[in-house]
Amino acid sequence: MTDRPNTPLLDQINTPADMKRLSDAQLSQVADELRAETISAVSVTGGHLGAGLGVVELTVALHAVFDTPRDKVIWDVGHQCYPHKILTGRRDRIRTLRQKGGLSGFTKRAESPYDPFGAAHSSTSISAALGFSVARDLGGAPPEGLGDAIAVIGDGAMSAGMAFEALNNAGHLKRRLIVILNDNEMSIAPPVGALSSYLSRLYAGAPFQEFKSAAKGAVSLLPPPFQEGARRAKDMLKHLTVGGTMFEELGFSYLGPIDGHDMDQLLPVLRTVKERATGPILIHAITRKGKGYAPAEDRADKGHATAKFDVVTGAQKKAPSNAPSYTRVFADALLAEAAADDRIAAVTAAMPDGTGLNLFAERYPSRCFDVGIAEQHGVTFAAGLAAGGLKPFCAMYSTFLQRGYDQVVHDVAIQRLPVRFAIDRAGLVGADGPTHAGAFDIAFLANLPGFVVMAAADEAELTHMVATAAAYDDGPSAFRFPRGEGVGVEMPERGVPLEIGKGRMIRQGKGVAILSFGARLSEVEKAAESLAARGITPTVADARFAKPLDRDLILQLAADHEALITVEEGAIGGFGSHVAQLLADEGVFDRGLKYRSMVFPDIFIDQAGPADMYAVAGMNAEDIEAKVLDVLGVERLGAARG
Ligand SMILES: Cc1ncc(C[n+]2csc(CCOP(=O)(O)OP(=O)(O)O)c2C)c(N)n1
Ligand SMILES: CC(=O)[C@@H](O)[C@H](O)COP(=O)(O)O
Ligand SMILES: [Mg+2]
Repeated sequence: MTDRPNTPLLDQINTPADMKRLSDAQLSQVADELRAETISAVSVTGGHLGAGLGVVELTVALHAVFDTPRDKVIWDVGHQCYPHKILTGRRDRIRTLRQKGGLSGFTKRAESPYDPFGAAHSSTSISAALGFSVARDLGGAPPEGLGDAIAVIGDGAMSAGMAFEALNNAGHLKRRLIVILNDNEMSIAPPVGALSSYLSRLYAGAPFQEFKSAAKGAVSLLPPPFQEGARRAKDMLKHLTVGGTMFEELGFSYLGPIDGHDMDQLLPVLRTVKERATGPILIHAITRKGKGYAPAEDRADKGHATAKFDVVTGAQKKAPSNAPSYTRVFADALLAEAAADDRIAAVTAAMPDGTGLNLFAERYPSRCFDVGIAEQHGVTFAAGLAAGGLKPFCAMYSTFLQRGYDQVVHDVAIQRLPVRFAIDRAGLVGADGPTHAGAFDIAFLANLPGFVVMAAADEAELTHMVATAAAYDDGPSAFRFPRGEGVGVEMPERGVPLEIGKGRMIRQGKGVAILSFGARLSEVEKAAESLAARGITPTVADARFAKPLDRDLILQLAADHEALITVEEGAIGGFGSHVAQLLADEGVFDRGLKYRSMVFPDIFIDQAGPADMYAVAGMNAEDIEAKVLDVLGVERLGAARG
């Protein structure tokens, strides 16, 4: 049981309007209570903790100063939005975060008018806020109109190309737009890159206490008490850097750095900006990820994401695992390949731990590249490595690879460059919900000429696919695997390259054939076991490849069976569509084959446990069993009894 914290002031806040009557001292107290409530809530749900704790004061100050929801606060990524949800009418549901039927772990327009823009992928906030600013100026959302647009973006997210595209456009359009750079010197891992070093230099030489008197130009921006020279205000003025930053060169006013945990700095600065800003302005706030909760602050990832935990000790409550994670299996297999081939290199876009490349970086630091949150660049950089004669493995989550799609097409596929895409988090991922589902990669890769597209049915298969990709040098290749643990199969010593475009037979049966592509195979096998008890013995095969298809296997299955069912963990337009195209081209349907393709339904599936999400998708063992019965025209047991 987790005790709820004592939160007398927070208890009085149902919406941000309730904060308008509070004094600055009371707002500081609200921040303390909000922090305690956030920790308590995440201790029972798990989720993204560190980022939210780092913006508690900022969240309170923004809602106290601005008039949300008329003013639009747009949280970049949205993983730091739990305190915002607590203050914006969702406190009663905050302990349902990321659960089935509960609150999303990110901002979501459908959830609240206080979430003006949904997110979960990074670096979209400035573009969206600029859109709101222009819509406001052009009279959007009558009759009440729109207010200010405020993007809150982290230092990690700021490293992405998209953020710079937005700064570039905003500096040109010169609309009133507020960007708050929430700089905690952390991404998920410590941030890398020249921008990160630049941001550090902006304040490293001049900590808040000892700023040089460079603030003259900002005096007019500050409210009267500041101009009158209150001691604290004077200190702050001395600390403000004005002129000469990269942001100013891009057309923004730059205000900062300020201490993003000090309400006595945040409140006056935000009030002043609200009152006086004309064009685009960037406020540089320095914060600490995990702020105020030692177990988070002390962790290497600053409590970025956590399982449920004990509030007092910080100890996480993780279920024991029975098999290695797919990510770990990938990392080990890649290390084995890299030991034998020094041309193998690896690329991650700010996800070294999530992709397992942290292990590669430890062993082969000179061959491992964390490019920051920069999937587009990461893909083309890998293409360059391949063109230069290396064997790059570009390790990305399926969902984040979406951002680099043109690069996959234009820079990799058209040039037939042998970039190996290691696609983690393929399929439905659970608590992160629809924004993070790896739903589309089969469709968007298998339609590219010359691509080899594989999916691992289990962790041993993954090892073989890593070896296959390492050996295959004739063009681009990809192998996909799900989030979480493998199925516990026996592991080979080392991966053995597979024959390109060849599947494997799992069990020979009759009547109906199920052709699985990827990790649904274990569910297919469960369905086959259950069907066997009723005297139905499906043939089961593992396609291994969506491209090139194993034509011989597929046509043989079609010839030998009354019905063929394909199963894959992906959206419409993927493996099943390619099989259907082959069958159509070969005239197999003309000869009467019954064909079904089990893919994700044409909806975005809300967060829940993976099994529940697959239940919604209709792709668990019982659904596969039902599909077999349906295609064979056999009544279900329950229905027959009824
Ligand atoms: C396009 C994209 N790539 C990768 C991620 C994974 N990701 C989520 S949060 C995060 C780090 C963000 O760092 P920062 O913006 O500094 O926010 P902080 O967590 O430090 O508050 C990353 C890499 C993502 N959400 N979107
Ligand atoms: C917010 C974000 O995009 C990441 O933190 C993501 O939630 C990580 O997912 P995994 O837990 O699957 O690594
Ligand atoms: Mg950060």
